[in-house]
Amino acid sequence: MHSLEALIVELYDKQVIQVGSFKLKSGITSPIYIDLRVTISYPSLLRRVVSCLQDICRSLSYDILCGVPYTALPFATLLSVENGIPMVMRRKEVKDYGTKKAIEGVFQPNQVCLIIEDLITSGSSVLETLGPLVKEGLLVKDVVVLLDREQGGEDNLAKHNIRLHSVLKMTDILETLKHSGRLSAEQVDELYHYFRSTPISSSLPPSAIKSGYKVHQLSFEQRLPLIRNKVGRRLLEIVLKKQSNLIVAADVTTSQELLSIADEVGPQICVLKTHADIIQDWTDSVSEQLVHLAKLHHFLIFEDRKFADIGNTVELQLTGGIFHIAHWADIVNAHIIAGPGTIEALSRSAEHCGVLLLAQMSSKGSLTVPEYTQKALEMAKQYEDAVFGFISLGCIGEPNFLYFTPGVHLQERGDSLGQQYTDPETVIAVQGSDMAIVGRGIIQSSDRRKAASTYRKACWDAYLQRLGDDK
Ligand SMILES: O=c1ccn([C@@H]2O[C@H](COP(=O)(O)O)[C@@H](O)[C@H]2O)c(=O)[nH]1
Repeated sequence: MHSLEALIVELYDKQVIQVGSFKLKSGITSPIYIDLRVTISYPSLLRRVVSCLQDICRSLSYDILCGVPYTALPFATLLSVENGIPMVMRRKEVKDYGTKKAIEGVFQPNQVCLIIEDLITSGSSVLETLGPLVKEGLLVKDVVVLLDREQGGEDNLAKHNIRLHSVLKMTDILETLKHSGRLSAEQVDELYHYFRSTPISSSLPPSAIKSGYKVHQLSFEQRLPLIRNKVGRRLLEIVLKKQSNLIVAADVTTSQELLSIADEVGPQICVLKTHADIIQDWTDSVSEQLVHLAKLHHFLIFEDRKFADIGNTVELQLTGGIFHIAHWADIVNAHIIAGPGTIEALSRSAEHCGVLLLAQMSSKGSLTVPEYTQKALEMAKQYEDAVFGFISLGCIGEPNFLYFTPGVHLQERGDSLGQQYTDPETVIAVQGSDMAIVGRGIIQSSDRRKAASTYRKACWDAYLQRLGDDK
């Protein structure tokens, strides 16, 4: 038997390759699953795998190796040790203490880095590793994998000018398992049918790699249990049920208009964002009617009060005055400028309220420099029971927080007072934000229902575009 065929049969016999029904990271069910983590339990098999990778690496020129975490790390380590070529490692989670590095190891900008991966489906895991390497100035031209599932990975890497080299292709595996009698011809036909009918084409657009934002490809289902605040979890339940990550900013000045917007766009949105202090005829009855509409159409209410004072004042602003925000708002937000007292006050007095921190702003000349954004992240971590997300221009942190981006418009690029607009696809698929906040793009439309439906679809499609494959 040819050595690659023998390798495939061994992988099958050692249950690295399994046939059945398996859920992939993308949520898609696959009738075949390949778990190359198992190879670390069989040193001779591991050596064989690495020697096959080595045959390809020999033909390439590079200065440094990087294994995609976690499965490919032992492969890259063995290649590094056997060939005396240094290795770097991408952290899956960047720590908020110590050196806070995304890439561990010693390297120089402009060194050529060869990425080693165990298997590739659409290529999203490789692209997640590519981003931080490129950001550090490393050049990536080639990726070597043991197995190409032939589901779009090669084309998606090519869009980033990266060549894919694979030891095995899914076709080799299916043919060998048939010829060796491990699978029947009918089983193999069914598997071919699956691969023909389930193309996985999702990939991060090249701009996502360069945008500098973290673009998480975990689904909202996967992130739901990571969110500590219960309003944040409730929001994700609504998002998933309505397939809507659209928030409408109802910036109007009369209660009648506010309530009619809530009723018109309610079915399309996950959250209605209010500025109670711009409503000229606010009474408790307005909030009661809003809450009624929120229950009817199944959305949350976010009062965009942007608290920014010392804790004691914030407590009074939240609970008192003529607005009694704490009685009806599900979500409020705060600047971090006054320090943690602001958030402490919100977390104490808003038992049923989730908090968002303003980490970045959409307006021209905003003073939210990277250090400021970082401070917002640090503060959120201290108050994770209350804080479940950020107002930001994209994804700026870990998937246990949600990212809400204002300044979203399908046609305009800005207004005369410094607002800057980005389109939903860029905000969600490229910059990795989760929720798009749309004001005038919808409320100034002559048909708000239709506009809300158009934006809902654009935002949800962008979220689906962002979701990748993997294993
Ligand atoms: O950085 C920020 C923070 C908040 N906003 C608010 O979002 C809406 C945007 O309305 P558009 O009509 O879509 O411009 C508005 O309520 C702002 O107060 C923001 O725009 N930027």
